[in-house]
Amino acid sequence: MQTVQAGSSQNNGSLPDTTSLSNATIEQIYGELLRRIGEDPTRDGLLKTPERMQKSLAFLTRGYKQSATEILRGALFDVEYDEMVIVRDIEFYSLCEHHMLPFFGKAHVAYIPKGKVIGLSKVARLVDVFARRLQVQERMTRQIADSIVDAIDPQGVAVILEAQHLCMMMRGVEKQQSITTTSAMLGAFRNSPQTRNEFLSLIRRPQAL
Ligand SMILES: Nc1nc2c(ncn2[C@@H]2O[C@H](COP(=O)(O)OP(=O)(O)OP(=O)(O)O)[C@@H](O)[C@H]2O)c(=O)[nH]1
Ligand SMILES: [Zn+2]
Repeated sequence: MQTVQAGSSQNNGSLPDTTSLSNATIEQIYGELLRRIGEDPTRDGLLKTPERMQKSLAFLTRGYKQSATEILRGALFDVEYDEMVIVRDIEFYSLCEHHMLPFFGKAHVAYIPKGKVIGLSKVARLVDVFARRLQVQERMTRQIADSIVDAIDPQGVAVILEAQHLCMMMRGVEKQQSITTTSAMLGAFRNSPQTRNEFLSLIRRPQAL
């Protein structure tokens, strides 16, 4: 079993000698991490940092404990409407699975109903369920689209994500202006260029309100 080298006390955030990684708390692991990067986890400013980091990580990855099905339960409505519904400019914050650094931007989500519509706030919540996990942008895009197909079997779904990746900005290639766009076009949005173009032109319009 892998062990982490010792700090002296469990209270100062470092790992005791005999603690194996699998038994260590996340706070202890963060304490050890601080020590390994050359910090002193016992100094005043860092005393509560392992606990703060643990809470922060739990928040940033809370999507693992949520399910799209649960979120949509009770918020699917029978409505006779068969035109496009678009919720655009939904801001999101996620973590890239390669570096665990943030990527963040906007999601644009559209669907054409076939009998059922989704409570509008739930569209934004769906984005967050998948954003608050370790992700690659492409998979997150597809997961949002698939969850809508599963929930209401619409005539079509379109999802576009536009994001900036801090792993490309503050480290690595250090490009500050690049924006990554990913899309998932299903059903009518895939089969009909006219439908797809209508969606694209509506999300490109300057915000009207
Ligand atoms: N396709 C895709 N790639 C991503 C995403 N987030 C981060 N990456 C990329 O994942 C790749 C990991 O490449 P590696 O060569 O293994 O890692 P690295 O040495 O840190 O690479 P650099 O970032 O180029 O320094 C990088 O090219 C990242 O830009 C994402 O959402 N989608
Ligand atoms: Zn990354």
